Amino acid sequence: MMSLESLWLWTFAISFIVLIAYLIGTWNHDFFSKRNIPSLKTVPFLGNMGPLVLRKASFAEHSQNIYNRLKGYKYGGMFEFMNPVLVLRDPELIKMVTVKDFEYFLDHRAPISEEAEPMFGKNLFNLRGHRWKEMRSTLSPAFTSSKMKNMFVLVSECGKQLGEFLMECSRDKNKKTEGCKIEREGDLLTVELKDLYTRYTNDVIATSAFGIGCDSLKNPKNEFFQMGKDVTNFGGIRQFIFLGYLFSPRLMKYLNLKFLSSKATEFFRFLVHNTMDTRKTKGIIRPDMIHLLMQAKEGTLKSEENGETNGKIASKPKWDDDDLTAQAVLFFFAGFDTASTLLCFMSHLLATNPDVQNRLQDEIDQSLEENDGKLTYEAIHSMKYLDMVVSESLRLYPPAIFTDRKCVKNYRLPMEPSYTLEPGDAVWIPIYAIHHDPKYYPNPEKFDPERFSDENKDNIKPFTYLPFGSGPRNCIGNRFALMESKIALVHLLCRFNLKVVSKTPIPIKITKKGFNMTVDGGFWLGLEERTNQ
Ligand code: HEM
Repeated sequence: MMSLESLWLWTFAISFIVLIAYLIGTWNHDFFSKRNIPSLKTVPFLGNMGPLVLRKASFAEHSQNIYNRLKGYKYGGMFEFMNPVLVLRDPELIKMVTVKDFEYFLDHRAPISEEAEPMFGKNLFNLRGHRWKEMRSTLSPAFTSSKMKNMFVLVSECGKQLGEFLMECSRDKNKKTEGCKIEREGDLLTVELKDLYTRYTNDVIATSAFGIGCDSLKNPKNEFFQMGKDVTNFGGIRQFIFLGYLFSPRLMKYLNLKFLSSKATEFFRFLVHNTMDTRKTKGIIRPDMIHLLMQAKEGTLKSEENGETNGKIASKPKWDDDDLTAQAVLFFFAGFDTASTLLCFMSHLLATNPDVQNRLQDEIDQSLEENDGKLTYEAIHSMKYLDMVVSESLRLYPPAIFTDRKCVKNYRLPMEPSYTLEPGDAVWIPIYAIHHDPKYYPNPEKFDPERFSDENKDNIKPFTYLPFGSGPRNCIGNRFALMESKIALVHLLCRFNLKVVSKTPIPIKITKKGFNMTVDGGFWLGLEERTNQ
């Protein structure tokens, strides 16, 4: 039996350890209170990340809770583990940080450094300061509307493949769809949309960014698709590795825990280098991003807008193959999951709002009729109701729940409570939460495309609609994302009605199992062949 003396000794030792752990776990949690900044109560070590780590809330709910708990303030403080982060709630303040005083907030936080993960650290999203400016101006000409127009043909081909594949599945009950999540419920074809659309966005990026054609619906196990799924999976262990990088990048580097698997990194590196070599030796020219990246490397990429060349050479040759591979992988990383997420939520919203779906189908039918059944770049961009539906879907379910900035030089907030941000300080822009604030969007949970009609859209307060971020560091691929999403939807809705089936998740519950905007069990919907065209 333990003596009284050793019992005391143990009690003292344990209390001492708990006290030290508490002090270490909260050593800077008074950061905001010392500066008179409103902030949230924290938990040692976890800061305000408890609900995410313990999977008690989805990332979207978590960000909304933080935003709502800071109600009444223009900005406030929270802790990502031990790191203080300033949450911006006020649209004017968001404008200052992302546009007006952008030079003070040039960078994203980018916890995964170039040394820890070169393919990640070298990409546009993670590049900092001068190198970011150079790369952004190098790549910008690749995303002008004239370049989008050239790429339209490639993307539209993928949309056609999608529509025709589903049509074959619907008509031929014996068609093999192994690997794809396609079933039947009565006369309806039932489809898990995340799987379906991810195959589509995979094929779009494969053809338009990497210059390779892979029909992932007919070849469901193709390597490109498997690798894409691998690099964009933010669930499971990846979620914890990412949280680990937020907690302590140094510790993660020391533990040598990689965010991307080396197999996937090597796959993409080989693919890009190989494609560039083949094109160079064989003189192949294709209207895709690899071609634009090669031009950027050679310094011959011209800045064009609306078909006119202004003759300016956008860059000098200063990037090596790895720099360019990192951008191609980023296009994949940034476009593969985000666009398929938008398509999933949008299709779900259309199936559960048949009046909106009917009106959209009418617009699509009319446009196709006027263009001899062909989908053109101009037609896609002239469909107003389609644009309203896409905009409202992006408001309700923005694939990027938040974005961030890092302060790069001292910046005094020009409002009360006055506070000077210092280099390295982080700010959060809670996109999802702002989109769901009834102050800006009355009845925010209602799906109402009319918010974006010509009559109403001017009522939207500037800097409260941010699906693609804001300012010079906004999403470079936004035109491309909108184009590919609209193309897929048109190809689907001109052939099918989207229907609720028994497996359709109603109401939608965003997953708590990872950072991706998705639902547990999948986005199941029924496809009914149209007869009224
Ligand atoms: C619906 C689809 C998409 C959504 C919702 C989306 C959203 C975003 C957001 C919120 C940001 C951060 C912007 C900011 O901090 O202000 C971003 C950055 C970025 N996105 Fe997208 N994105 C989408 C599709 C794409 C696609 C298809 C591509 C490329 C082909 C792409 C490439 C990028 C890149 C390269 C950046 C970093 C830009 C920089 O730091 O200069 N995105 N995106």
